[in-house]
Amino acid sequence: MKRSARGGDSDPERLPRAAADRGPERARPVHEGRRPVRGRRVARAGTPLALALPAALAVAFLLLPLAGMVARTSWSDLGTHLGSAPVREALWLSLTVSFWSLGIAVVLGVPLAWVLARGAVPGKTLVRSLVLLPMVLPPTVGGVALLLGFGRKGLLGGVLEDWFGVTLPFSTAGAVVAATFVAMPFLVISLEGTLAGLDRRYEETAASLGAGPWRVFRTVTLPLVAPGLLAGAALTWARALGEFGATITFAGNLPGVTQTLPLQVYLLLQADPAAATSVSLLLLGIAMAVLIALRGRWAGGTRTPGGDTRREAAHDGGGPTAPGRPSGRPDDAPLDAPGVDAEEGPDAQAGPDGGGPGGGVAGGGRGSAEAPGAGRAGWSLRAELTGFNELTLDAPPGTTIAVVGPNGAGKTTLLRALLGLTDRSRATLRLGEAEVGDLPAHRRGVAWVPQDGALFPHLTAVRNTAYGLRARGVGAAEAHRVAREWLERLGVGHLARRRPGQLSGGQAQRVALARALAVRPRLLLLDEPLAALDQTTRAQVRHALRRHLAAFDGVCLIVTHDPVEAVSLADRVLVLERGRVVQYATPAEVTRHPRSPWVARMLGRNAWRCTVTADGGLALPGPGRLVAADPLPAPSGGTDLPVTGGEATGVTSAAGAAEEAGAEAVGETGAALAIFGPEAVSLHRERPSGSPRNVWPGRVREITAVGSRLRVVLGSAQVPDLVAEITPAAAVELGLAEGSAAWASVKATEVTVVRL
Ligand SMILES: Nc1ncnc2c1ncn2[C@@H]1O[C@H](COP(=O)(O)OP(=O)(O)OP(=O)(O)O)[C@@H](O)[C@H]1O
Repeated sequence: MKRSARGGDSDPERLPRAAADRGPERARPVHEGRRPVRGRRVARAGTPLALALPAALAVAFLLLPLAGMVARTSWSDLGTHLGSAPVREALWLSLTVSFWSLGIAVVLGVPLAWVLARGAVPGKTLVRSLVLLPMVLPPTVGGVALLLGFGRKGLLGGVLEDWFGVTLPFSTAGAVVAATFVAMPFLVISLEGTLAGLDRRYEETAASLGAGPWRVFRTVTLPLVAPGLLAGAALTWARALGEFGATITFAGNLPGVTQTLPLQVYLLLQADPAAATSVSLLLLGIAMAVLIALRGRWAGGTRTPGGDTRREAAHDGGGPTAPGRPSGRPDDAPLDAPGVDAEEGPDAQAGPDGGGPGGGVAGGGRGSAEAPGAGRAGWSLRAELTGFNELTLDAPPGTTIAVVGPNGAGKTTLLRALLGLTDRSRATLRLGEAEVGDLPAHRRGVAWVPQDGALFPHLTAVRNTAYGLRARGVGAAEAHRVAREWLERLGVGHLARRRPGQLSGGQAQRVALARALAVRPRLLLLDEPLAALDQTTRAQVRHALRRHLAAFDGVCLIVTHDPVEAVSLADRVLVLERGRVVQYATPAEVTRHPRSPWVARMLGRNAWRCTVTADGGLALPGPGRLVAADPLPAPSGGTDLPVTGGEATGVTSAAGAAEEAGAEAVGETGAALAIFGPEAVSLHRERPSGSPRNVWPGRVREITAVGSRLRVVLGSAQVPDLVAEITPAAAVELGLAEGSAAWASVKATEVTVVRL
C-alpha cells in the first residue's frame, strides 16, 4: 500500500513533498533548513582550485592598496591633518555638494527609474544606455561633455546665463552638476532593478481598490522599494562625495568654491603626502561605512518589510514569473478559531456605511452586506471577452461563479481582463447599468483578491483594510472605523494591528477579503482564495467566505482548482479550456453531467472519451467496450444554460456553439464522455460471473488513502485507467497491493454518457 510503503514522517524523501503539499509558505522552512548544510559542503569540497586561486588573487589585488594606505598613515598626525582649516572647508564643501547632488538625483532619478522599469515608452534601451554612460565614461570626458552642454559656450550654458544669470562652470553649482552627472546612474540603476523585481500584484490590487496611479506609487510602490531606493541613494551620495574628474574639468579647483575633498587630496599629494594619505583615509572610511551599512543590498531584490526577497513579476509585466506566495505564516500564528461563527450575529449582516465622498464607480447607497434575496438592489454582470478568452458572461446580482479549468485554461487572464490589466483579452464590461470596460482599473469598481491576498506588507491589517476607503476619499478615522468593523465581521478584528508577516495564511486571507469587501465593489474577483491554506484553515475560511458571499450583491467570480470549493461556494460553475467555455451550469448539473474529462476528474470521477456507435454502444480508444444502460440523450442544443427571470443567464462562446453544432450533426453517434464514480467500480480477485456487463482485467497501479477509504488505480490493456474506491478491509480481503492482478466491473446502470 502506498501509504505504508512511503515510510514514516522522518523519511527525508517525503519532506519536500509534504512541505509543498502544505503550500509554498510552509515549504520554505524545509529548504531553509537544508540550505546551510548544502552550502557548507559546497564551500568545503566543491570549490575547484582553478577558481579559488585567481579569486584569492583578486581579493589580494583589491586589498593591498587599502592595506598600504592604512600601513602608511601617520596616525599621530591624523588629527592635525584632518583638523586643518582647508581640509575642514573642503569637507564641508564635499558634504554640501554631495547632498545637493543626492537631492537632485532623487528628484530626477526616481521618476526616470520608474519609467524605465514600468513605462511603456519607446527607446527604453537607448535611455538605459544613456543612464549608464557616465558610469563607464572617463570622468574627465564627462567634464568636457558638461562644458559643451552647460558651459558658457555650451548648448544650454548661454541660455542659462542670458535668461537666468546662472553660470555653472567654476561655481559650487557646477560642482553639484558634475557630481550629479556621475552619481545619478547609481540611483537609477539600483531603483530600476528593485522596481523590476517588485511583485506587481501589490500595485494592481491597490488599483482594484480604487487607488489612482499616483496614490499607488506613493502609498504602495515607494514604501515597498524603499530598501532599494535607500541603497541607491547611499551609493549615489558616496559616489558624489568622491567625485573628482568631472568636477575638476567642469568646475575647476577653487578653494572654498569647488575644491572638494578629493581635489584636496590631489593638491596635498604634491605638497604634503602624509596629509594626503590622512584625507584619503577619511574618504576611504566614509565609503567603507556606506558599503558595510548597505551589506550588498543594491545587488539583491526588494526586501519587503515582511522579510521576503522578491523576484516576482506580474502576470503580464514582462518580467520573470514566480509562484504565488501567501502573505502570512500559516504555522506560527494562532488561528482565530472562535471568530467566524461567534461574531456572525444579525448585525453582522448590515454593511458598514463606509462610502466616502470620493465614491468612485463603486460608490452609491447600497449596504454591501444586505441580506441576499430577490428584488434587492445589486449589480449584474455582463461581459464580452475577445482575445485569448472568447466568451460572453451574463449573471444577475448576487451570483457566485466558480471558474474552473486546467492549467493555462485562461482563468487568471479572464480575471485580469475584467480588471483591465491585460491586453491578452479585452472585455466590454457592464456592471449594473454602468459601462465600465473603458475605465482604468481603479475606476471600475472591480475588487480583486489575488491568490495569496497580496496584503501590503508595510501596512497593518486595519490599514490594509482601510486602504480602499482612503483611496476613495474617506477620512482616516472613519475609514479605520469601517475597516475594523469588516475585520470583526470576518473574525480577525483582534489582529487589526498586526502586519501581514505576523498573520497566518488563513488570517491573511480573511483580511484580504475584508479589504476587498470594504470598498463595496460591484464585481468581486477571487483568485484561488483558499489555495495556500491547510485543510482545517481552508474549511474555516470557506465558511466565512460563504457567509459573506451570500450577503454580497454584486457578482463574484472565484477561480479554483478545488471541487469542494466550486460546489460549495458557487451558484454556477464556469468551465474553461483554452480560453473558451466548455460548460456553464449549476454545480449539481456539472457534477451530474460534466462535459469535459478534466472536470470529471476534478470531481474525482472516471471520465472516458468514447465514440457512440450506430448500435448505441460505446467504443473506447482501446479494444474494450463499455455498455451504458441509459441511451445517449438527444443533443441538447446548448440548453444547459440556466434561465433566470425570463432572461437567458449564462455564458456562450464560439467554441461551445461549434461543439454543439458538431454534436447535432452526428446525430446519435459521435464523441461522448462516459462517466462513472469510483464508488461504482467493484474489484474482484477472479472474473465475476454475475450481471455486470462491463468487466475488464487489470493490474493495480497505485493505492492511496483518501479519508477512511482507499483509492485504487487499475491499469488495463482493454480500457483506460480506472479509479475504484474501496474500504481498507476489502483491500485486505482481496489481497490487493501495487502490481497485483484484479478484475474490475461497473454496472451499466452506473454509467452516465454525456455528449461532447
Ligand atoms: N503574460 C503572458 N504572455 C503570454 N502568454 C501568457 C501570459 N500570461 C499567461 N499566458 C498564457 O495564457 C494562457 C492562459 O494563462 P492563465 O494564467 O490565464 O491560465 P490559468 O487558467 O489561470 O492557469 P493556472 O491554473 O495555471 O493558473 C496560458 O497558456 C499561459 O501560458
